[in-house]
Amino acid sequence: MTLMKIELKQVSKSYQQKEAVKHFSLSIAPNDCIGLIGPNGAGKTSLIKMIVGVLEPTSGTILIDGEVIEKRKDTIGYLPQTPQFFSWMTAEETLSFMGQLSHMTPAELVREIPLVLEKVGLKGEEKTKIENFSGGMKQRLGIAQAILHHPKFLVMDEPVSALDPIGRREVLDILTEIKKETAIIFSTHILSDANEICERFCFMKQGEKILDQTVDEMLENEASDQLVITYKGAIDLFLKELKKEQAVKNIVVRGHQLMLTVENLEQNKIPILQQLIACQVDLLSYSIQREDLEEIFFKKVGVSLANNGAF
Ligand SMILES: Nc1ncnc2c1ncn2[C@@H]1O[C@H](COP(=O)(O)OP(=O)(O)OP(=O)(O)O)[C@@H](O)[C@H]1O
Repeated sequence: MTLMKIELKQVSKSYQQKEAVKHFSLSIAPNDCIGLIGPNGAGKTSLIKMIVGVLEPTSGTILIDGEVIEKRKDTIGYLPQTPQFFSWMTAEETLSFMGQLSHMTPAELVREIPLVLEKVGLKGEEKTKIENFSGGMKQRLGIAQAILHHPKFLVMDEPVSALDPIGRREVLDILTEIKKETAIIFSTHILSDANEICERFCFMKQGEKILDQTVDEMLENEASDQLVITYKGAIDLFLKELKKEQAVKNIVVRGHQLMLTVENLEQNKIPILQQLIACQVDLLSYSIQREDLEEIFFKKVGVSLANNGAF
């Protein structure tokens, strides 16, 4: 397979007054599997639509092996956030229709459709009408249409977010296989999903790229130790006091756990724990732990993906 390189150079998108994507640059190598991570409204869908050529950038350029996207659309596979199908068509008819739009020949369709249905776990459903498909089956069919023409680059908008845990597992397993032969970028606001298959993360906030590193680099460069406090009962007073502490750089509340990023932790943990006692927090345990990706995201983007309480 010939290798392909995708370059986004200072790509921006504005809708009337709203600047949804701001000067976004990204270089995607042939073997990359990139998780585009951001909270709701970060600009992920707008960026993805520009990458696949559905939406025109307001400014900036997107090049595939040095050529503009229009000339290379057939090398891209695209799974939109909510793939639309004709409910009266069967799985086979749907793929045939989609394949023709990608200029596949009748012989290619006859050869490839059974293979792709098998790949996404829909063997035996060839003649089933889409109206009888579950959400998970539709998502798998969406992936099937995206990879049917053997794209070199697969772009997916929230491929697993709407699925239940079983459907999510199935789709992640399929993507693990596909990524062996295709560069992938996919958006999600669920970091653990991306972490299963992506080696590289791109964090996005309010249209801007905040961080773009491999997972290993992120854990190496961005993670620091944090103070983890497990408690019972109320902590409102303690939280109020913590917010006044200069050394406390970040606070995340998860259930009955508090994760604190603290400057000079060794030295500053003592006054924090003293404050905790003074505020009569019912302490169950405390420990020092390395931040994980979710916490790095929160620290960098300032928004909790999981809607955990945070200040
Ligand atoms: N067609 C449009 N017209 C006007 N504003 C838009 C349009 N599409 C998106 N926006 C705005 O642009 C911003 C980015 O939206 P976008 O859908 O790209 O973000 P997202 O990260 O994909 O969000 P989500 O995770 O909720 O799907 C949002 O503020 C959104 O309201």
